[in-house]
Amino acid sequence: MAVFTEVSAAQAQALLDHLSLGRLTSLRGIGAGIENTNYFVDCEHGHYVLTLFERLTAEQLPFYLRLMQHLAQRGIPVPEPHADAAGEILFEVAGKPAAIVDRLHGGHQLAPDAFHCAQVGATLARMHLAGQDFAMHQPNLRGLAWWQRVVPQLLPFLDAGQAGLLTSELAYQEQLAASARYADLPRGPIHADLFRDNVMFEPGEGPGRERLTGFFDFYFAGVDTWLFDLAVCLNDWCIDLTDGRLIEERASVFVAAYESERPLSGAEHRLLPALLRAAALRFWVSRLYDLHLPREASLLKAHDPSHFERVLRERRAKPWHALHGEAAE
Ligand SMILES: Nc1ncnc2c1ncn2[C@@H]1O[C@H](COP(=O)(O)OP(=O)(O)O)[C@@H](O)[C@H]1O
Ligand SMILES: N[C@@H](CCOP(=O)(O)O)C(=O)O
Repeated sequence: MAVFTEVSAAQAQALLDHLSLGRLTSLRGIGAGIENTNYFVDCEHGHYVLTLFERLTAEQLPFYLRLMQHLAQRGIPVPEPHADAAGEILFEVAGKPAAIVDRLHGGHQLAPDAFHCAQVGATLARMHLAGQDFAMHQPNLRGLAWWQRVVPQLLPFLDAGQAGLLTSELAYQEQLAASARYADLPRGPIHADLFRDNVMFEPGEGPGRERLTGFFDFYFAGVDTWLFDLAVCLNDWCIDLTDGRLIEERASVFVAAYESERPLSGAEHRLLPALLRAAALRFWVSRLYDLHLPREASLLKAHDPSHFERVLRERRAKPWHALHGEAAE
């Protein structure tokens, strides 16, 4: 149950009054989620999600919330934080930083096919383009600098084969990050965690034809290469979850849909296999970290790290190019 902090109807109503959203008609805690307290809030003026941030501080939150606002105002389907008369979007509820955002319709698609992947791919590219003029800056806090800091702390928990893999992949990524071809990759605000459970679909016209209604959970967002964001998606949306194998047909559809909105450069095509490895490393490291070095009083339920170890081994053994021929290395 992911209601870590109880919110009373009176507390919710006080926020609704401040935002001129009318009378509260329903307040329901949301069971899913592992980081924050979430409630569905229905009121006279609409349907919203109230989030109380259990980990992120009031200093860190403006980047995420303003990014969501920026994207929503440019037509990207993401929950828009609701502002008060002064334009504020971050409030305090039950002693925690809190925001109220639009509720997306529908549910997750945990068994996606090419049709779902095409929608996510195209929307991802549109989101990247819409974020280009976002003025705030925060690096990807789960990027190379973080891997360099935590990998030494993780090595004692691993067997020799795993430690060798982790060390050699980190060295490969350090070399890549220092290269001119990497420096030339286009970048901007990225979601950085756009897994199947962070996208909503609702039933559409015709059987099985669901429509994407939005991306949410932007709380790992940061400025990084757009290609890294694409690689994170391919490693989740386009794989066989049992063995980490990339399903090439689905991945090709995903990339083609992305390119229908923003064609990849030759350099991006060439570096995709390296970034698929980076994206696998990122989640292997974070899952190892959450398992072996949980933060004090952590609310996190650790995910299985061995999944991303398998994904990383697969990407190293079988580099995948969306394009074959001259663009491939
Ligand atoms: N804007 C939203 N619209 C609709 N449902 C949402 C929205 N935000 C969160 N949810 C629901 O709440 C659940 C938990 O949210 P999530 O952001 O994954 O929590 P956590 O940050 O704790 O992991 C999601 O799986 C989803 O069902
Ligand atoms: N997608 C990450 C975990 C991030 O947690 P979230 O529930 O906030 O998306 C992983 O699978 O390791």
